[in-house]
Amino acid sequence: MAGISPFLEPGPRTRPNSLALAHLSRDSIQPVYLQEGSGAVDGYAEGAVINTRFGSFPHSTLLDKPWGSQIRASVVDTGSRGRKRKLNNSVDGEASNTVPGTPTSEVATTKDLKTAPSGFIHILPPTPEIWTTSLPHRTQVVYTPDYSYILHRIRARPGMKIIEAGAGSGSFTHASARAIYNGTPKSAQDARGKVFSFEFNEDRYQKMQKEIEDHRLEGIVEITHRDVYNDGFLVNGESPEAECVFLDLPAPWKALPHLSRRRPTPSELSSIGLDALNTPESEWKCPLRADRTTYLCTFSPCIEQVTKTIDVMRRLGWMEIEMVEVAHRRIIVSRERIGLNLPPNERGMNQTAANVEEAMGKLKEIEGRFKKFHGKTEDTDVNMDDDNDETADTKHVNGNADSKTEDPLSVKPWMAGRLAHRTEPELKTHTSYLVFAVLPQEWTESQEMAAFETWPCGKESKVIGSLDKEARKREKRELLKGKKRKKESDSKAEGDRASSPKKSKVA
Ligand SMILES: C[S@@+](CC[C@H](N)C(=O)[O-])C[C@H]1O[C@@H](n2cnc3c(N)ncnc32)[C@H](O)[C@@H]1O
Repeated sequence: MAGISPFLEPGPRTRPNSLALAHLSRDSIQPVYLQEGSGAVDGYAEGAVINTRFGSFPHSTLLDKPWGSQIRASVVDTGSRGRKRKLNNSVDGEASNTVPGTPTSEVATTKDLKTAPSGFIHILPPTPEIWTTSLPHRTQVVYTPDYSYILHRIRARPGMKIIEAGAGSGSFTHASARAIYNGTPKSAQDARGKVFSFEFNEDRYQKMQKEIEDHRLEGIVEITHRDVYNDGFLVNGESPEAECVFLDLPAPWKALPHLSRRRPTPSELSSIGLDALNTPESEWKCPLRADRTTYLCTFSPCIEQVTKTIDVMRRLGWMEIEMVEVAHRRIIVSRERIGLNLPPNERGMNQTAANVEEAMGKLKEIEGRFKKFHGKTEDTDVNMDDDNDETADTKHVNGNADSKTEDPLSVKPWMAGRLAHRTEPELKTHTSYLVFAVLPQEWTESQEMAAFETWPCGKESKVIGSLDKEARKREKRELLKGKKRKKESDSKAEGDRASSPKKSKVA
């Protein structure tokens, strides 16, 4: 499939042979590769059809639509599918029509399709965020709250090169591909942003490879089938020259020796409890860009993995090590109306007393009714009073919540009630510990010489300022004394000049 990935440049409308996301409900999104019909598909005269709990949607109704469009369900002939196969298999060679009068080779055009009485979906462009919620799960995935923070911290931006291991279900892969995308490379030498992804499980690797092709991400994502603990991160023997690294592996510390600037020695490795590297000394190359600082993140679900990773990071020269846990919560903000006289069973209505007065009024009302019911009245006056009280209180209750707090006529329905917020109870997020670290750029003798030429140290003609406090005080005193002396000599010279003409006058 040629063309630019719909994840990167979706264009204004849906296109054939491209991925689109059918949004059924907030928690249900179905990926669909839109096909242009040229014959009956799977027994449907309408061509390819997606069947959902909201109805059937022939692809022809989804094509060339502005992204975000609402699509009404269509009436499709689901009943004739089995019949069609039967007819196909019939020996007498009778024409096998799925819909009476419609040959299988013909697809019902959008015009012919009848809109179903109910049911609709929205058609959305693929984005890494929606893909994460709809992708086929092959492993535990990195969710949006985590990967957006990770990509920001590892400084992934257009034109960067990222190493990612393992690829798993490709959730992080899609997000990082969008982050580094700065155009599709025209040739192998065309240096653009790229994701170098590694996956060790054969089946997941194959599926990822297929997904990259289907999503037209070739050239932007390169996946390699590799056990990175043993074989490192070189691609076809060459360094990816990466500036950012993300490791979502069960034992990230085992991959760290392959991300060093120089090859760790066997004794260094054994001191950190790792095996000797497979790569021979002569073939060793650093997979990181030499003239840039490398930003790394590891993603681990348990603290034991974190401590082990940090221990190895420290020994291998990683700096600014920091652990973060993203505790993402969605806060739902709504208006809540409180009062005893509010309509029951309505959203946003809380049928409890709004204040003490309302609660007291309600209690009196109940007590009055109670007394009446049991006929315990000794004094009719009291009863009368109670009844009167009740009426008054009921009025009070009825008027209270709305009259005191808000006037139902003047307050807009969406502004009525108290503003309340609560956190969403069910949230898809895989809480893991994120460890960030930085590996400084390589520093060679020639770089040191070049820096020395620009900023020559030790060749200064005089010392500017002093670090020593006493010396600074002395310098200041000298400076003040100098200024004082100059002032004195200036005023003396002034005095001399003033006195000399007087003398001449006298003379
Ligand atoms: C939790 S999943 C990664 C999920 C991925 N980050 C995502 O967002 O979809 C971890 C993956 O690492 C892979 N893996 C484990 N050990 C590996 C190794 N030594 N080399 C390469 N991949 C490895 C596993 O096969 C698995 O697919």
